[in-house]
Amino acid sequence: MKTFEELWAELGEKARNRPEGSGTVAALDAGVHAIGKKVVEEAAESWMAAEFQSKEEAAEEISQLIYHTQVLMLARGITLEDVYSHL
Ligand SMILES: N=c1c2ncn([C@@H]3O[C@H](COP(=O)(O)OP(=O)(O)OP(=O)(O)O)[C@@H](O)[C@H]3O)c2ncn1[C@@H]1O[C@H](COP(=O)(O)O)[C@@H](O)[C@H]1O
Repeated sequence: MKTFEELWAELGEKARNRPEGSGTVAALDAGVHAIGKKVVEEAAESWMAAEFQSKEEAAEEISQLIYHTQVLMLARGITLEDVYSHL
């Protein structure tokens, strides 16, 4: 288990060091358009799971939405502070 901030730190490290086999590195190389499509896909799956599936399945879809949202932030150089300043 990891927190939002722990995942953010891990993904930032992957983006900097570009380890072999990292899905995050592959997603960043695919670019904002491809990452954006994953964000929309996971948002739709989160909605459907919340409406029609179990709480656990919904939580899993939401975790994937958070992951792809963080990758999108990294791809655009958006920091946690940039986002938090709007909350
Ligand atoms: N939390 C996640 C995470 N959530 C979702 N995903 C990605 O999102 C996909 C889920 O999307 P789908 O359910 O649509 O599955 P899919 O259709 O098979 O996926 P695609 O074929 O569309 O890629 C997974 O296959 C992963 O590629 C994640 N990929 C990585 N992480 C974590 O990110 C960290 C870094 O990962 P790497 O960069 O791969 O080392 C690790 O701690 C991982 O646990």
